[in-house]
Amino acid sequence: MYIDQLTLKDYRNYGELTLSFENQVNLILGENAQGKTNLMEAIYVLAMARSHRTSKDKELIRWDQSFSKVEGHLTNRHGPLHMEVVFSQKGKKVKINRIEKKRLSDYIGSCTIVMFAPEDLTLVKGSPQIRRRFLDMEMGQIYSIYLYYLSQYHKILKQRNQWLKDVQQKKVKANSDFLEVMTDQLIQAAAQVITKRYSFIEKLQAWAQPIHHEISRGKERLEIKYVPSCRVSEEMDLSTMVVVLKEEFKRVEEREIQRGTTLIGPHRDDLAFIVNDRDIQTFGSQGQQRTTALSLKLAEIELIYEKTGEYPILLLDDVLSELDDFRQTHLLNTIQGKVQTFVTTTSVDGIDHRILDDAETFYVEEGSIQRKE
Ligand SMILES: Nc1ncnc2c1ncn2[C@@H]1O[C@H](COP(=O)(O)OP(=O)(O)OP(=O)(O)O)[C@@H](O)[C@H]1O
Repeated sequence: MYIDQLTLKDYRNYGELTLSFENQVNLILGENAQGKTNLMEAIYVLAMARSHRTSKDKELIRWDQSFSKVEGHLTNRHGPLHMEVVFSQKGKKVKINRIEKKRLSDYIGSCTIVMFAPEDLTLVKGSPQIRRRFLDMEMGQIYSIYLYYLSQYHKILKQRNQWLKDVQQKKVKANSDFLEVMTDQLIQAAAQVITKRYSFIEKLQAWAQPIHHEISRGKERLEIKYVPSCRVSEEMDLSTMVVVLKEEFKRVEEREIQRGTTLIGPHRDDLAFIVNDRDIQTFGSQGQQRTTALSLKLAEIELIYEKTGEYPILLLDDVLSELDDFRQTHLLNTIQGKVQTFVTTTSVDGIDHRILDDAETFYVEEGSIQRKE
């Protein structure tokens, strides 16, 4: 998967910008606050139709402008591809080959992407929400059906939470038939989401484990565990999970009415990273967190290739110089000759010369970009 040309219109601090990329590795150099992350974010937005750092699409529109556009000419294994995302005050529109896609799940996945940014280091120690978002974003790219069930789940969850809150505040009367219908619908979507997460984690772990073992110089063994908010487990097939979820929702029903919210389900589940039998959320060192984050990213690259037959685009935002030589060499071995990579940095100090030698360099200054001749 390659981006051949990227065009931005009123995106963050960019007015109009068109860049073409000829090299496999692209180095984006610039001082702080000039627009390096904005450029990486724009590439991410082109693939995912949302930002990796904000859920508020309007923030992406250049100040004092009414709309913003990110457009890309790409090449995938089937040939050329044109993708486009437009944000306006009314919302966003996405197009593939100039044809509008009404459902985001018909858009996401056409261009696969892996981003490694400083925020990823909080994946291990940060809040469960960060880990759920990681799962949802990564899975959404390779399983469009997952996005479908996830959005169904969130739609029903919102209605159910509203109803529970209204009952709690005595705005409506508790009606167990009504609650049961909503809970049944929620469970159907929840079981799909959870079983798909289990199977994704198994595959992710299969790739991440040997990578982690190597990056830790053979000293560590990584396990990735799904931590559900109720008594479901990996061994359950879909129909068993539906039965168990029904029992579990019955068990918490009274508490849910008291609390006015849905207490169990995929929106409350979590992930745990276990290194040498210890949960590193509590015990992990900085180095272990970094190794884990890098292993996961490299595993994703391989998993995407396995699922789609094509390598994703890799965005390394301000993280490369943070990795030691050994980790950089490992990264280089993964990307070399096959993964189009964008690297941002304020300085080339600490970056492996083999990465720099192959790279085309772009300078960013106050929202304008010059190619190094
Ligand atoms: N919607 C927007 N419209 C115009 N400018 C914006 C908008 N959002 C952010 N900016 C500007 O973009 C700049 C930040 O750019 P960016 O986050 O890409 O920095 P950076 O080059 O990656 O720097 P650092 O190395 O510090 O991360 C800031 O000057 C900010 O004011």
